[in-house]
Amino acid sequence: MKVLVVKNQKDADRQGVKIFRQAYKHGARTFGLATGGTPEGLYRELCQSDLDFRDCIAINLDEYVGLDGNHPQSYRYYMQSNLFNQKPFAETYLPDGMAPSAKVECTHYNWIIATNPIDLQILGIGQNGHIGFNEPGTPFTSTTHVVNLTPSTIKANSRYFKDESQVPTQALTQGIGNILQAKQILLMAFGPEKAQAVKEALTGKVTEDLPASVLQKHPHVTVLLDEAAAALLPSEWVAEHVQHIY
Ligand SMILES: O=P(O)(O)OC[C@H]1O[C@](O)(CO)[C@@H](O)[C@@H]1O
Repeated sequence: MKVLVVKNQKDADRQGVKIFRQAYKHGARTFGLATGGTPEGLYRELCQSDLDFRDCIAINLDEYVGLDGNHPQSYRYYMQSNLFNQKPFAETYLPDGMAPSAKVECTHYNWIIATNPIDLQILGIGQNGHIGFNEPGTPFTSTTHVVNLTPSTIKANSRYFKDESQVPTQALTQGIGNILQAKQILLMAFGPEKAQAVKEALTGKVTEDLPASVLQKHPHVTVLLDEAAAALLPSEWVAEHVQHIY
């Protein structure tokens, strides 16, 4: 695992573009994408870059159950407005939150991932260590499934909605087993509210109680942090594992 700490989120976004560029140069054409506040700046930078994704496939991690792509808080809407409208991809996939059968949709989505192996997967991390919408306790072998969102995730994500009661209580998410299939993973985390989860994920024991800890087992992970998100990492660990980029 490579851990990079930069001064602030803006620097991290630029660093993220470099990682995208490098992956593309080495043949990456299928990108696993995330939503939430974390990658917004990265997508802004990608939109302003000269990178061309018209021969690429985008496969997102998750979608709220019950929101269609025209709902401003749906992840489809987020992806269209933050990236796809400005930087078209050949194909873009998100789970369908309006699918009549969640079970059929999950099988279909697993098939999409299996037939388009992800070269570079972008991840954010929840305050409880979730990746995608895989909440604590999710088996590391899980594939795409419906998840009941925890009260802490609903509360954290309510900042994007009018109020907490508007946040859907379920989502469709790639499982941890799917995420681990990606050839390369870039986990980004910013701000003090992520510091505890980052510390546990990177330096704690690998446990299903903290989904992101599984990344310690993946052969090709880069973690990109701002100073605030890195603040609780023990100094001896930092000395041994962290590269500061200023
Ligand atoms: O980047 P944010 O908004 O803090 O969210 C962190 C993570 O939570 C999710 O939004 C799911 O709640 C993920 O998609 C994201 O990576």
